[in-house]
Amino acid sequence: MDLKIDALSKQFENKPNPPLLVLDNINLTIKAGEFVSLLGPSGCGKSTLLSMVAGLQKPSSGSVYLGEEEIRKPGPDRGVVFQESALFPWMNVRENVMFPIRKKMTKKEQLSVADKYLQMVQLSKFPEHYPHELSGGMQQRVSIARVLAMNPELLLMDEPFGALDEQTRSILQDEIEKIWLDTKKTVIFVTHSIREAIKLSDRIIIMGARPGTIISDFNVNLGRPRLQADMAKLEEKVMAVLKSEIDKVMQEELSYAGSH
Ligand SMILES: Nc1ncnc2c1ncn2[C@@H]1O[C@H](COP(=O)(O)OP(=O)(O)OP(=O)(O)O)[C@@H](O)[C@H]1O
Repeated sequence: MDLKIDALSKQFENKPNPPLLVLDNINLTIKAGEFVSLLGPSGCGKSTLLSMVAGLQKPSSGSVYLGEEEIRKPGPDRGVVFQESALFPWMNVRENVMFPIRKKMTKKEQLSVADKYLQMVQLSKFPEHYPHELSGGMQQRVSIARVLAMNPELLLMDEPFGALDEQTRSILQDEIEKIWLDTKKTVIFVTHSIREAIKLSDRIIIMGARPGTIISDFNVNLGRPRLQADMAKLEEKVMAVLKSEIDKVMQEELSYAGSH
C-alpha cells in the first residue's frame, strides 16, 4: 500500500517562548515497495516525521495514511529501527527476535520465523548469545531481524547505522539492500550520509530546516548494486542542495549566538 503524508505540520510547546513549528505542510506520497531516504540538516524534523509515520507522535495538523487507513497509533504494519538497538538484555538473540510475535504464533512457528530472519541478517550462528556478547553491528542486525519477524509492510529506519564504524556500516548497507530486494518492503530511511542515501534509495527527499519542509525530491535512476563512478555525479548534486540548507542553519545559529 502507498503511504500518503498529507499537509502534515507539527509544532512543539516551547514555553515561555512561542511554540516551535518543526514541520510545515509536508506533502509526500511513497509508493509501495519504494526505498526512500530522508536527508537534511540536523534539527530539520526528520525523526519527528518518521515518528509520526510510526504513530509514536501525533501531527498538529494534517494526516498520514497507509493505504486508506489513517495512522493514529503504532501498529504491526510498521516496524521501526533506531540508531541504538534497544534489545532486551536479559533475552538471548533468538528470544529477542521472537518477542514481537510471541502472541501471534505457536512456539514452533516463532522458532522457524526467528531462524529465517537470523539467517537473513547472517546471525544464524548466534541464537543463544546475549546482546552484551555481540558487537554494535551484530546488535543492530538483531534489531533488524526482530522488526522483520513482525513482517511489517513499512520499515522505518532512523539512522540505523549511524553509530557503527565505516566498515560495518558498509556491510550492513549491502545486507539491507539485499533484504529489501528480497522482501520488497517499503523503506523510509533517515540518514546524514549522502553516499548511504544514494547507495540504497530509489528516491532521496531533502528537507530544509526552520521549519522543516521538503525542498528537493531526487529519483536515483542507477542500477543496483550501485557503482562508485555512477554515484559520484549525483553525490555532487545532492551535496550542493544540502550544503546550502546546512549553511542557512549555521548562519541562523551564529546570528542567534551573536545576539545573546
Ligand atoms: N518532544 C519534543 N519537544 C520539543 N521539541 C522537540 C521534540 N522533539 C523534537 N523537538 C525539536 O524539533 C526539532 C526537530 O527534531 P528532530 O529530532 O525531528 O530533527 P532531525 O532532523 O531528526 O535532527 P538530527 O538530524 O539531528 O537527528 C528540533 O529542534 C528538536 O529540538
